Amino acid sequence: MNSASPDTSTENLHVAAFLSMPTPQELHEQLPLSQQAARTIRAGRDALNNILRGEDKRRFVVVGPCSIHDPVAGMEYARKLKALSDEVSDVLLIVMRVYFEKPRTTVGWKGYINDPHMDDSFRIDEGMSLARKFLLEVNELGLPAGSEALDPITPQYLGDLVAWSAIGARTTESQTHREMSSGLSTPVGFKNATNGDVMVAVNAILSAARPHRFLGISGEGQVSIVHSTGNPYGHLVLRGGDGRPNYDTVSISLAEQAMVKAKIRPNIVVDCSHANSYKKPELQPLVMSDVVSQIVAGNRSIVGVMIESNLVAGNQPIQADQSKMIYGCSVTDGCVDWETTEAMLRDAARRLRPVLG
Ligand SMILES: O=C[C@H](O)[C@H](O)COP(=O)(O)O
Ligand SMILES: C=C(OP(=O)(O)O)C(=O)O
Repeated sequence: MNSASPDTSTENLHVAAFLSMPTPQELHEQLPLSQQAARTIRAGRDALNNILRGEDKRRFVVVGPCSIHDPVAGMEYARKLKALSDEVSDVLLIVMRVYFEKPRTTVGWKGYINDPHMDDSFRIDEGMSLARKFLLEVNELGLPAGSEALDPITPQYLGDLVAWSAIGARTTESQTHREMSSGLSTPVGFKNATNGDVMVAVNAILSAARPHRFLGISGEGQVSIVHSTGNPYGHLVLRGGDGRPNYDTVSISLAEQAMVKAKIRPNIVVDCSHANSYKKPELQPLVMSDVVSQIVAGNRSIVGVMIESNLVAGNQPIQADQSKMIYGCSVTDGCVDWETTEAMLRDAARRLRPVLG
């Protein structure tokens, strides 16, 4: 093959380097799926699928930090959540929100995989390994995990440890993410777009339910033509948009109608955070309470809720001297604190018991 001299080259003009990553298989060998974790993941996925099929009357709650940045605080949170999960498991299936990949509106810290040390060293190789270790530990506690699937290569590294996946508001319309979702082993919640458009998520559910052929990598790290079989467990996540919430009864009813018209089972999750609470974490309990009232009043399409929650309320900037940062406090969107989370979940369980029990 003729190769052009550097001054006539037409490719990679804006790429400075290609650094090697371990293959997914190598990382699986270093941090193998334990039997205990596998039990949690299978039980979590089965329970979620039963809820989505209407065979389990409980509702599911994806609750946890906006993003994981400190595994010690993250595991302290996970242990507290596991104890609370056992308390409410008769009516609520608790899935810990374990988000490692952050889609940014412009730029910003892109999460624990991309930059685990939060210092622009971008050790994606270490981040992927640390993320896998964290997911293993959460699952070994008996707590299933939910995560946003953002980078289409990541699921080959971590997908075996995830029970619920989200496609975010910024990527629901992307064909790449719909193709990836068609092959994921988890149920997938598609968020409405940041401008509030729900149809892009309805179209994503339809697309992901179909088989696709697309480019991906195998466990061995070989670029491959992936043959997916289609994901029957796509559902809608309403997160508000364009400065307006969309968890009210009218918005829920319109979303249900759009799904029924598209011949999709109207399974809806309400994200209490993001535009549904104007990114004011202190409003999340109001959203949750309203959603519980709708279920108590007979709504059958709301199958779950999402809460952004951490040990400590609010959020904080990332500082060069990380010893000055607040332990257990978000570095991305603001969260409700642990005490508020307990109150939200206990109140929801108390009100749902008479109707779901
Ligand atoms: O959930 C997290 C954020 O809302 C999302 O990553 C966008 O964040 P940004 O608008 O601060 O970039
Ligand atoms: C980025 C997130 O949400 P959205 O896609 O709804 O903005 C998130 O849940 O972390």
